[in-house]
Amino acid sequence: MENGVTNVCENEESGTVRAQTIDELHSLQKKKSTPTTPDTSQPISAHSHYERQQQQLQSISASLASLTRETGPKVVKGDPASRFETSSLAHVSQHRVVTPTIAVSDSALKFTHVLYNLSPSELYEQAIKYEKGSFITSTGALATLSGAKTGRCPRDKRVVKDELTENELWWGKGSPNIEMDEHSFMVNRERAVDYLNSLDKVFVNDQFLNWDPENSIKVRIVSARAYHSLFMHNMCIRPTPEELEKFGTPDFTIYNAGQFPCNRYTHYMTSSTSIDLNLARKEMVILGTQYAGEMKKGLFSVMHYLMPKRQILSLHSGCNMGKAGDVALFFGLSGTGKTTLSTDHNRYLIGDDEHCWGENGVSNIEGGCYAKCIDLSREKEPDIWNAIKFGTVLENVVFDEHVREVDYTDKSVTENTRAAYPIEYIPNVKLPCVGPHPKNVILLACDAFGVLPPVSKLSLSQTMYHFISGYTALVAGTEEGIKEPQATFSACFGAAFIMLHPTKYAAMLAEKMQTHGATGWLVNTGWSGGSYGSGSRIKLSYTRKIIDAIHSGSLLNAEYKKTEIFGLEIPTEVEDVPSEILDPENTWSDKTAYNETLLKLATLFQKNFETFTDYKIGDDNNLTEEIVAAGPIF
Ligand SMILES: Nc1ncnc2c1ncn2[C@@H]1O[C@H](COP(=O)(O)OP(=O)(O)O)[C@@H](O)[C@H]1O
Ligand SMILES: C=C(OP(=O)(O)O)C(=O)O
Ligand SMILES: [Ca+2]
Ligand SMILES: [Mn+2]
Repeated sequence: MENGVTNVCENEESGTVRAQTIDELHSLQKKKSTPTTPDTSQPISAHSHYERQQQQLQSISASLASLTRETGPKVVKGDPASRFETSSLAHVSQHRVVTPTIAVSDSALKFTHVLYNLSPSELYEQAIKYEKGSFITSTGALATLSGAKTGRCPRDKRVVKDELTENELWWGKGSPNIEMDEHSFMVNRERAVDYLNSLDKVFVNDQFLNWDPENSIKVRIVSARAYHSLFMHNMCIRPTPEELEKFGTPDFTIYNAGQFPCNRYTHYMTSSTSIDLNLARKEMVILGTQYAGEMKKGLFSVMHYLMPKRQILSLHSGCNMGKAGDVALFFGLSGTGKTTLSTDHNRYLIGDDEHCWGENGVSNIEGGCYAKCIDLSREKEPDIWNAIKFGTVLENVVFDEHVREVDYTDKSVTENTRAAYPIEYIPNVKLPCVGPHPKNVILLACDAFGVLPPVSKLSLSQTMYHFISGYTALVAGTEEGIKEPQATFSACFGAAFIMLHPTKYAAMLAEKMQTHGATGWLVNTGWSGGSYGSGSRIKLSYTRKIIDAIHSGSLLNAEYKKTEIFGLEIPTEVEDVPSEILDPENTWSDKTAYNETLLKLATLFQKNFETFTDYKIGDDNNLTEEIVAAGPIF
């Protein structure tokens, strides 16, 4: 360089590549990675390593086995498009079913290539190469489309009713569990497995759920899209290489054949979409929807069944912890603020959506967050904004075709745009994602009627009343002409995911809140100064101040007054929040309209609660009576 001469080809050693052929050059680029390292507790031997590979492939072959034909598929690891990788990893495995062999079919001659627990980088490459609509955005996130479905399809969710589940689960009016029989499940399972085996390759994720090590569940997700594999990589707990080595047989398996429809000639099918849960077989089948949230929320349903059996309460809530170790839960239906408010720069994030409350405290079920992105702004939600980087899946967003900058205000594809990122993308995450018993239980309602106070302190029976009611009212999208808010009541703030009767979860929550002295709060993150159309949404900065006052304990001892009809205790002052908004009546210019709307909402609450008054909550009849009395009175 000194003489202005560049050092290109200056000497043999640094200037020439150490390869004789192009293939050899390419083989030099990739170094053997750790995920296949042997169990450290045992001496390293090529033989045991090979055996473990075989066991793993056999387990995958068993998962993908057709139950009506000769055997499981011939499973081979690696991308069929990559000659080099396939030949080096060609441990073929076939799962033998003990039933007599029928006849060899073409499907039995074929190989199923498995892309097993790929890294985000590998999944990016797969998505970009093979999945239309996959792009890298300017911040490095993977933008993708979920296809025709951009939200969950609760009406297409089926649960197998057998001798066990018939008595155990909640069926009938209000229940999310729409029945199907074992046979129809098997028809759909076979359809999904056949579809997956017909593909060039499938993705397999082996991961965990629940950060409480004593109650964690091993899950396997078999899917057809890199998008689905990356989504679950982000959302479930990622195993270490050592944990993966010892993974063994999964406790639960999802077959996601979302691009392929179900068959309407199959009994119980009412559309081309079917999400089928079989608790006895520990399997879920997805047909006719590629919306990735079905997998996340499907597994949540499974936890809502398994955990209460162990006296652990499963919660559709966000959760965070203060510097002093004070834990808060944030319950609420979709869009009410669980993710936004649990992601708080001054507190440790435990999780944004699904938790367990057991003997030792709380634990997150997931390993990632799933944030709404519509109108996302760097100023209002900096931590979520910064989490949208390499590795994050961005669903259904619109971006500039050249610079690939995302326009978060654009609803062209859907209003339900989403970002799925590993939880450690939030800087102040609490790892492992567990915490002590909650001190505050915050019920979020986005009240588009604009009559619920921004914050109320609840008695235990009021907490139960509002928990069982599970109210929110949103405006149905942005369609023209929709002026009326749509009231939704969803028991336990997650009726779509619960498996047992709501009162079972409510009784557990009451017992835990009582034992650990937690305080209940109702926070309206919705409208103020009128209903949707005339009023406006409560400023996020005000809601954050209210939440701060709950966390700090200052609101617990504030001065309160009781509201009419709902009988809610509302504070007269909250630091840095204008006092006049604390009583919604003050914010409405038309007092008659306010009273009419309040009465209307109270009537909706009362009507919704009718179905629950026949049930006993806990061992004590008194509690049931108190809960019923904690609703609106007029
Ligand atoms: N006052 C408020 N409190 C909470 N969220 C608000 C408020 N005003 C607007 N929002 C917006 O509402 C949405 C809440 O969604 P999110 O936190 O993802 O809900 P969830 O996790 O419960 O589904 C976010 O887009 C957030 O920016
Ligand atoms: C993924 C979901 O969660 P939430 O909207 O509560 O964040 C959902 O309900 O589909
Ligand atoms: Ca959320
Ligand atoms: Mn949620």
